[in-house]
Formats: sequence, structure tokens, C-alpha cells
Amino acid sequence: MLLEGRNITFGYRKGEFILQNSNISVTSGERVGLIAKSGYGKSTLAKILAGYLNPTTGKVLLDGKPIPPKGYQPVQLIYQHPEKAINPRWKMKEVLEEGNVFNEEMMKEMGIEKHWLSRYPTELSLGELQRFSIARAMGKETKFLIADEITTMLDVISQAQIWNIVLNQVEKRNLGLLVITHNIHLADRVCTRMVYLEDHGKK
Ligand SMILES: Nc1ncnc2c1ncn2[C@@H]1O[C@H](COP(=O)(O)OP(=O)(O)OP(=O)(O)O)[C@@H](O)[C@H]1O
Repeated sequence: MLLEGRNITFGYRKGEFILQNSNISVTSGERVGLIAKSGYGKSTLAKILAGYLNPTTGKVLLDGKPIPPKGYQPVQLIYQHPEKAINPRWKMKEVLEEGNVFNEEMMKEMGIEKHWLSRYPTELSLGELQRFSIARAMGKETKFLIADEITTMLDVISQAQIWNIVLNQVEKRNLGLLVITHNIHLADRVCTRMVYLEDHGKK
């Protein structure tokens, strides 16, 4: 499968463009690093590809066709802050049930321990919580994953564990992966290709 952002232009304010005619493509099985300085629009592009924001002009295409706005989103975005992405009033079991991914095999693959399921998000560490964000993004119809600084807030051991989990899933399911990180060593280790986003907004 091929995920494409074609000629994407976007600005949060009228007349101001964060992205201008940006192009990006990721194929199944590919692990692409998206590299740019802070504020150049990496997270914005991630949100556009995952359908959270509509580009002002340009298109997001999956195998040449627009992704329907309703129904399961085949492009799943995982954020830096799992604590913001998970409903604080739900127990962790409900979070997994929402994603329709609650089964023993998945829990084992994610390193999720059974006794975590009866806890609330505030009762877990960020590394533990990030495993739930990843699990929730792993519905059967997921074809592409976008990892936006998903381990920046973690210690090195948790970082390695989380990346092992993600890379195992990507390989097992032949997903396409887009990695947003400031850590060039991480990008070197994880990615098969790098894309450099230019600074359109400030020209
Ligand atoms: N919701 C928003 N409303 C207005 N401006 C925004 C919003 N989100 C981001 N921006 C601005 O858009 C620009 C691009 O932000 P974005 O988060 O996409 O960049 P980034 O490359 O991911 O940055 P970083 O590496 O620091 O995370 C920044 O100047 C930011 O201040």
C-alpha cells in the first residue's frame, strides 16, 4: 500500500503557511524518518496524514484514493503525550476495549500486565501508558503508523522497550511507519529512509 501527502499546503492562520506544497510518501514495510527543525510543521503534517486536520490545498491518498472521513482510520497517529491522548476517567481496560484490541496475545506483545487494566491512567507510568496508546492504534485495519516523538519523555530503557514493541508490530503486520523525532541516532537506527521537510512557512 502507498500513503501519500500530495502538494499539501496548510496554515493555522489566514495568509500564513506552515506547509506549502509539501509531498511525502510511505509504502507498506517502509520506515520513514521525517526530519526538520522545531516548528517547521512535522506534527502538523502528521495530523493531516492521520485525518485530524484538513489541508488547505492538496490531498492525502491511500493507494491513490482519498481516505473516507468516517469509519476506521487506517493511518494511526501516536503522540508524545499518552496522558493527553487517553481519557482520564476510563480504566485502562476500557481504553483497550474502545480500540477493539483487547486480547491476551496483544497484551503480551505490548508488555501490558493484567493488573494494570483495573487502573486509571494517572496510576501508570508514561512508559506503561504509551503501551496502551500503541495497543489502541493497532486495530486490524491499521495500515500505517505515525510515531510523533513517542519516546522523547522516557528513560533509555523504556525507549528501547517501546521501540521494540513498535518495530515488531510494523514487521509482523507489514505496516508503513513514519517516525518524527529530534533524535537523529534513533532515526538512523529505526528508519529505512529519511525525508527532510523544508521551511516553507518562514520564506
Ligand atoms: N493549533 C495550533 N494553532 C496555531 N498554531 C499552531 C498550532 N499548532 C502548531 N502551531 C504552529 O505551527 C508551527 C508548526 O508546528 P508543528 O508542531 O507542526 O511543528 P514541529 O515541526 O512538529 O515542531 P516541534 O519539532 O517543535 O514539535 C509552529 O510555529 C507552531 O507554533
